[in-house]
Amino acid sequence: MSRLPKYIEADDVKRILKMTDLIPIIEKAMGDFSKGEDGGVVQPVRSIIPVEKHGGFFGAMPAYSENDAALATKLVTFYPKNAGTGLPTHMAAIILFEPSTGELKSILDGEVITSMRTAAASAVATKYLASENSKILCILGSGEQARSHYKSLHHICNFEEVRVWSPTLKNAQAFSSQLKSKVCETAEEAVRGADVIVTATFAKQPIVEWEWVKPGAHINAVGAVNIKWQELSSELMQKSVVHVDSREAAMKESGDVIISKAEIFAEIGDLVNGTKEAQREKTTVFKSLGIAIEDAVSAKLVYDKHMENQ
Ligand SMILES: NC(=O)C1=CN([C@@H]2O[C@H](COP(=O)(O)OP(=O)(O)OC[C@H]3O[C@@H](n4cnc5c(N)ncnc54)[C@H](OP(=O)(O)O)[C@@H]3O)[C@@H](O)[C@H]2O)C=CC1
Ligand SMILES: O=C([O-])C1=[NH+]CCC1
Repeated sequence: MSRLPKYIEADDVKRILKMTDLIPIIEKAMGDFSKGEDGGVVQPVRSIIPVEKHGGFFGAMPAYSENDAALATKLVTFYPKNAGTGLPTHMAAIILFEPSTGELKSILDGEVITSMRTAAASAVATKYLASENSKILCILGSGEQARSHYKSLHHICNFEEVRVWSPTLKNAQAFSSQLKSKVCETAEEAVRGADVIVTATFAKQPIVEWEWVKPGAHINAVGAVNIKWQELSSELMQKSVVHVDSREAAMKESGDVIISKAEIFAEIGDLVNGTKEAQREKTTVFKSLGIAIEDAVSAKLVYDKHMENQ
């Protein structure tokens, strides 16, 4: 290699990436992904290997979008045990290439992109699936994803009340002191009566029950990214209309889907493409796992904007 590639660090990604730009780009990418080859997207289910000795996971997530000229791979680690140590639980780098030549263009910090693109994907799901009159947002978890979802979902709904619950009370209080919200003592208290619910936790056992959920509510279930883990009870999954980002990935990675044996109604991209009708009046779940194409198009957006200003 004749020169070092440009490294775009977290602070620059944070400065450049705006939710208002990101949400439509993620919406289009989810739609293209669900068109299969017709959408010009090539993306295998990611490889995740356990780093058993240290309780961590390492994932490789390659993707190519012909329409967006984005060719990239994200390398991501997630170490639940990092919680409380000062290190983030998720760390990532995205390596971006030029699709026409194969040249390495840039390496970007992947933490901010992971946080924001996941919240943008939930915003897209919420746009199609939440009641148009949604007033109460419930967030379970108070970490990185909880914060980014608070921000992204305010682009979709005019919430009058936000509730937060997290197992460590002081973490919920810290969230609430920075982002206007009410701390709840139990998950049940936070969930009952909410119109939109976000689960963004490292729970391995269900933390939300069917009978707590308001009929017609929409749930963005972001955690439990493992075949053995669940955030939502099997009854809740079975009785809701279930959506995913990738059917193939959900059948391989999602405990919420696999353990409950719930039927998957659609990918969010099917709603974007109009090939499945959104059932807004029913209780709906978006079981999000995170797909590589979201990272690739986000990284391309950041890179292009960064280069415009050089
Ligand atoms: N779908 C996707 O695309 C992506 C999904 N994720 C997943 O989202 C989830 C949240 O990630 P992130 O916000 O970055 O992580 P953080 O480490 O920042 O936050 C994790 C949160 O989970 C809570 N928590 C930990 N253990 C439990 C438990 N047993 N029951 C209930 N809550 C628990 C913590 O609560 P407290 O602090 O109060 O102890 C904390 O609020 C993870 O599962 C992660 O893997 C992440 C990236 C992308
Ligand atoms: O899509 C993603 O980057 C991840 N999903 C779960 C952990 C990291």
